[in-house]
Amino acid sequence: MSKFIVRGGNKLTGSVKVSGAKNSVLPIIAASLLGEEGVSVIVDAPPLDDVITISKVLESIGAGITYENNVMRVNAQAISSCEAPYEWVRKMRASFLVMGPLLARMGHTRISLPGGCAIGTRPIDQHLKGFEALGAEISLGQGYIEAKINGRLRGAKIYLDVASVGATENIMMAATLAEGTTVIENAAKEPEIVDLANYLNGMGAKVRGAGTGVIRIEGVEKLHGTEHTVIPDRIEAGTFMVAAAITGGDVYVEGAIADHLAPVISKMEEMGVTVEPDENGIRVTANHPLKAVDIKTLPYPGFPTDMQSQMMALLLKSEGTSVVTETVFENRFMHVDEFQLMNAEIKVEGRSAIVTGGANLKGAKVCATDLRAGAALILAGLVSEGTTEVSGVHHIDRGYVDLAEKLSALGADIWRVSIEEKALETTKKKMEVEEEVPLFNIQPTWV
Ligand SMILES: CC(=O)N[C@H]1[C@@H](OP(=O)(O)OP(=O)(O)OC[C@H]2O[C@@H](n3ccc(=O)[nH]c3=O)[C@H](O)[C@@H]2O)O[C@H](CO)[C@@H](O)[C@@H]1O
Ligand SMILES: C=C(OP(=O)(O)O)C(=O)O
Repeated sequence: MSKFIVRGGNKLTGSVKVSGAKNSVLPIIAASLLGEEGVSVIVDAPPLDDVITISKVLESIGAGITYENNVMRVNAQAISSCEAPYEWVRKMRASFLVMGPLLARMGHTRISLPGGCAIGTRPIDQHLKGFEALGAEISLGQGYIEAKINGRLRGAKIYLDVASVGATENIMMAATLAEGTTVIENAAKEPEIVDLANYLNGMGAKVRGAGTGVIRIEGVEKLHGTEHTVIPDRIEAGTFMVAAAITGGDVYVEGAIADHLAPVISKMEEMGVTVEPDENGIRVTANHPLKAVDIKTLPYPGFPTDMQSQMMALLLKSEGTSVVTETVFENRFMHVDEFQLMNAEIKVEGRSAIVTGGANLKGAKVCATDLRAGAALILAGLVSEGTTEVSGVHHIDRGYVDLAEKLSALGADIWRVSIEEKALETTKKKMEVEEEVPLFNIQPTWV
């Protein structure tokens, strides 16, 4: 168990490189199961806990995986099982993304029900509606979902009631091997959908229209391995952009794609942040005070829910009152209680949070209640008086590669300690007081 320790007050400057996108690489690894011939090579696969989890799911199904220097090789030629057990799906909801590929490839699949998670109930009805339309017979029992087909999946027209990212991906993957054409209407338009479609097409699939609301998939007989480079993580990039802005710094976010971040850039510019994209990344500079703005999360190309908590941290340091409205997930304001421990003034009214700017944030012991909440607390810690301790680090490890190291290289006073080290530090500090001899200087664990 670890904690991040942040001492506020430093302006961030320099350049930081964005890793491959978590939300692209997870469906792409799942899609590798469709490769009946050859090996898939996935470049820029970020070393995240979620990536390890999905690899374990694939290995448990019989795929061969190697992972070195951020390059993952998946050999799914001889997969033998069609089951994703509870132990992995419980760890990460995105494990459910193996259902579409397994159904298409094996004609049968049994996956543990993903259940809800901290940010919302997150039903899977749209995934199942899609599989049923493609001809699968679905049954539920003992915490598992089973899907079977007689022969081959059949192309169909599927209208999604909500433009779900996961359902669009799962159905798109299943439909690549269906007989005939599938049309997904009200499809999600996120850049990660386009990345997955490009990967599938590299495997020999025929997917058109990804990135628009209507995706057409013409089924093929067989898919093969391919080589693909994962797009940069727009949420990690956005998090570093906020880190630059909140500290009044000057940071070049290398690899960030401005087009993927349009709503984040617009809101930051409205606040008075200077954002200068070029072909290799985005430079962010800010002079305080910044202006308060209202934010409403929406499916892409709207403002991403995965950037809501980080922007709330920035709004706490702006001048005026902002209203942040979360429309994607019903319970994504858990960071508010933690911000309040840091002296923030925020009131939640239904799906909106009223944020009072100009906060004099103070370091506190806080807990990352989910992945992005954890990032937001670290951002707030960068501009808080004193020291902030962020626990619940396992959430942050799901989606950020070397977050403390990257921030530290930009000049932040942040490091990670294991709880055991922390206990040791406390003991030594106590001894220091008793003996009046400086004994111990805690070091970051990566040194
Ligand atoms: C691994 C991954 O890519 N995760 C992202 C993905 O999650 P995920 O794919 O789970 O998110 P969805 O787009 O499916 O969910 C959006 C909304 O649709 C609802 N819904 C979804 C499916 C369904 O069958 N029925 C239904 O009602 C959900 O409860 C939620 O309220 O998109 C989210 C929304 O941008 C992001 O926050 C997550 O980071
Ligand atoms: C909610 C997120 O991810 P997941 O869908 O994997 O839980 C996220 O990346 O912020």
